[in-house]
Amino acid sequence: MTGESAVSEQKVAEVAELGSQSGREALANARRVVVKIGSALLTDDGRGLDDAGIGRWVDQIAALHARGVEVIVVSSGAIAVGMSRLGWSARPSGVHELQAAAAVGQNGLTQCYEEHFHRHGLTTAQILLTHDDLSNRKRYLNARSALRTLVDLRVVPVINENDTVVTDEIRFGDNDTLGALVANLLEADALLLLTDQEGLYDADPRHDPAASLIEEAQADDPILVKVAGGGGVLGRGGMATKVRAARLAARSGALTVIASGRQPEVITRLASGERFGTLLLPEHAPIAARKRWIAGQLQVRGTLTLDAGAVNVLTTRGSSLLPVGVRKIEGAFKRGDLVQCVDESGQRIAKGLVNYSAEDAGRILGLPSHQIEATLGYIEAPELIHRDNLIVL
Ligand SMILES: Nc1ncnc2c1ncn2[C@@H]1O[C@H](COP(=O)(O)OP(=O)(O)O)[C@@H](O)[C@H]1O
Ligand SMILES: N[C@@H](CCC(=O)OP(=O)(O)O)C(=O)O
Repeated sequence: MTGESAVSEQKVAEVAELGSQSGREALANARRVVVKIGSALLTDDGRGLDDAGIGRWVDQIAALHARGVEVIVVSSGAIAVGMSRLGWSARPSGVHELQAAAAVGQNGLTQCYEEHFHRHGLTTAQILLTHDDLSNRKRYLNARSALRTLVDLRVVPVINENDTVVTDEIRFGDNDTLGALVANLLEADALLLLTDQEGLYDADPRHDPAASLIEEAQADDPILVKVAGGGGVLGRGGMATKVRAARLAARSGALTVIASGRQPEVITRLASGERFGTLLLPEHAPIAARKRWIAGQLQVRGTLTLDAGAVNVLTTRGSSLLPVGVRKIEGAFKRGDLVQCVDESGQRIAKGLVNYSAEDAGRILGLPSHQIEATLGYIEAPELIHRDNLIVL
């Protein structure tokens, strides 16, 4: 088990080891894997729940499990299954109807996974998360402990977004992001995104029959964002969120594979190093768990506009952000909230946890740190954001 603020030494050693292997070999040696199964696939493109498909994926996961690999499932499909159970042919637009469909459908999903894993003598656990659960540090640590305990107990967690209670403010919105955050949370070695396409193409194959498959790339290659489009009718995020998920997963050193769940023995073959689908590789060693948590947060409470000097020291030296380098403050944030830092043209530079409320930050902006106490009557810290709580984007 790792400490709370840093990636475990063991994980760093594993990632160093991974760097010396090909990505496919590293996949074959993965000890902890998050398998995300998308709506487009699970619901057989809208024809109810693909029970036989789930049965086959579960068989493969059980075989990995028997080899000692820890597998965590992130499964979409609640809304689509709910729609089918309620006899609705079109996805409703109203929030409450979507929530109702998710509540009905999640039952069906859970039951289906439970039955199939039961055939292999494996116990499952249903975990429904909202973005809020992972953005509040205390709840994040709590979720991590619960998941680690389940994995240690050799239970297979089956995770989905808690669609019945989410509102737009606390929504992941797509399960690719959820899968990546779970991979971060558990320091998984690999994230397998199973979908209805063979992988990431250089254009959306639904619209461009000449599109060709990208077999391997660095997760943070900017070209990927350009080629990845939105999703189909059932899926939410399309390839755009899969690419973003791969970048998030890479922050904790996890490899991502995007592959078709309809390939025979897809999980078994990927986990034995076979080459198919799109492999997206982490470029860097994992970053500290706290920074990773910051990187995974989507909701910022405010914006600090930095001058050119501050942008320079943050991006080239990894320095803390001092009030003297801040030009403008927007938003109503409190001490400890997540804020974003932008340059004077509005370009996003960094995100971090701020040491002062918006009101107090506004009073010290542009000042050297030795004037903080005289200005506010107290000093919390000489930095507006300490470098340990700051992540450059
Ligand atoms: N460059 C691309 N390569 C492959 N698929 C793409 C690309 N851009 C957009 N897509 C779309 O992404 C869809 C898969 O995403 P999505 O529908 O969200 O599925 P899932 O539910 O599995 O997450 C594909 O059906 C395809 O139409
Ligand atoms: N949580 C939602 C799924 C969200 C979703 O469709 O995500 P994805 O499969 O990534 O496109 C559900 O269970 O219906």
